[in-house]
Amino acid sequence: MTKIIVRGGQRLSGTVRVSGAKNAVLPILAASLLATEGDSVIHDVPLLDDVMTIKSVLASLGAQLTYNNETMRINAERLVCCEAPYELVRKMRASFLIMGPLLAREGKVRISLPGGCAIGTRPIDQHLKGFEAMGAEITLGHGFIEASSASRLRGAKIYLDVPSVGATENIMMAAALAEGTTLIENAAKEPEIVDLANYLNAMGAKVRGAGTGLIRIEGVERLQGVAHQVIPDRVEAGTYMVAAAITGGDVFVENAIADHLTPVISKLEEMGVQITVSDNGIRVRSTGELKSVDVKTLPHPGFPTDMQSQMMALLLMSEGTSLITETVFENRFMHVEEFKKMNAQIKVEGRTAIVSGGYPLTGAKVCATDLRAGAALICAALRADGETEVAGIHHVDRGYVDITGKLAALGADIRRVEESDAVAAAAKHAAAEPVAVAAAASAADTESSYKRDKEVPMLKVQPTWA
Ligand SMILES: CC(=O)N[C@H]1[C@@H](OP(=O)(O)OP(=O)(O)OC[C@H]2O[C@@H](n3ccc(=O)[nH]c3=O)[C@H](O)[C@@H]2O)O[C@H](CO)[C@@H](O)[C@@H]1O
Ligand SMILES: C=C(OP(=O)(O)O)C(=O)O
Repeated sequence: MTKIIVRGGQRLSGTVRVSGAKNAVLPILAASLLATEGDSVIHDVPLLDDVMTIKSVLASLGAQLTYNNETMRINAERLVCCEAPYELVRKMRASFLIMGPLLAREGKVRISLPGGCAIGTRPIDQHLKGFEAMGAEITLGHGFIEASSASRLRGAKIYLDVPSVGATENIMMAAALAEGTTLIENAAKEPEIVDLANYLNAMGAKVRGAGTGLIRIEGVERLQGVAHQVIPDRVEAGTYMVAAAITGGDVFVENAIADHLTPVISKLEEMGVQITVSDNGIRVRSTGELKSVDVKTLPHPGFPTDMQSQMMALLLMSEGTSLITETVFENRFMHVEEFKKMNAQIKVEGRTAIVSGGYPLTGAKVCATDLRAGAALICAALRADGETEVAGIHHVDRGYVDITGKLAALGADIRRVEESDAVAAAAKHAAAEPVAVAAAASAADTESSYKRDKEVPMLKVQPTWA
């Protein structure tokens, strides 16, 4: 099993460069399926496991792809099938984002319910509600979804019950090729939505209002391949800001966009961390003496759930008691039990964690329960007394480019230990099971709640296309 081993106590200093955003590049790569003419050339594509997974998904559909020097070139002129392989889709949530493009372009799609971090049930009802409003027929069963539309999708007014990032993106991509105008009300406002809209517009789409709660998409007949540069990863940037603050360091987080990080910057400043914003990044300085603050996660522009666990690591080092309330995902406190192994004093009551700061952290053997939990444990380990071994690194590899190398370059005592392939393969298989179980639970939940409302027939055993 691959592990990251950290010996705490080093003050971080220097410059760290933020890579392209995972949560922006994944929908953008899915959207490249909409280009029926020409190559799409995407720059600043981070070398992440999730990127490799979606690359394999696109290749399985018939797209031609090359990846060199963080540039992905995609030609999707000729697709050979509309079914995404279960083994790939179950690995990550964002693979579900091929549904909108395929449905809009080919009029049909078959896809299994998605995997991803097991941080809640993560239903997909809002995606399906949107596609149905646009004229798609949807059947669900045995963990798969089939959707088809005999004619071109048509524009519709769609109110999202929750401002879902994925549903906004999926519907936006489908609407780009639909007939007429689509309105997405209560749309998600995350920077990644704006990046996707910019990409779609460069391809020839007509998307207005991205970044607000009301997005208007006028469908066009065709889209073409274009070049696009992905925005920097605000969660990776935030993670390095926390790493700098927790070690009492002085770090320039190059490429970070302050406008995307307003809630994180505000909370760090409330804690006494000095933040200086410049054109090409954010400087973070800290004495290591930190005040407690309360944090509540919310959809953008609220405090991002993807920074909640890293913030918890930092608050463990503050003076006093902080309340962290997680409102976006119902099961995103799994890192608490791991922090406790490091002498953290945390009590969870429902959706709120009561974090008692000021107790010194001690090195321990811990396990990343999801992507951001892994990053948070590494942050905590940077300040802990002695050595911490973080297992479950396959989660971290989904979303951080060379976290070990980047932290080591800032002065951290950190190393990655790979075990033999055979051992790693066995451990990875075992570690994947909880995600598969969670995905199955999510599938069951989605299926039953959707059927209750809609009485949809079960999936035919044979797909209707090859
Ligand atoms: C690849 C990607 O971009 N992942 C991000 C995306 O995930 P993702 O797009 O999956 O997150 P959503 O915004 O869809 O989920 C937010 C909330 O809405 C609920 N929901 C969502 C869809 C739906 O059809 N029905 C429903 O009830 C979810 O269970 C959750 O409670 O946004 C999350 C919230 O900022 C981030 O944590 C993830 O890192
Ligand atoms: C939850 C996350 O990712 P995903 O939606 O891909 O599971 C994340 O990036 O923190």
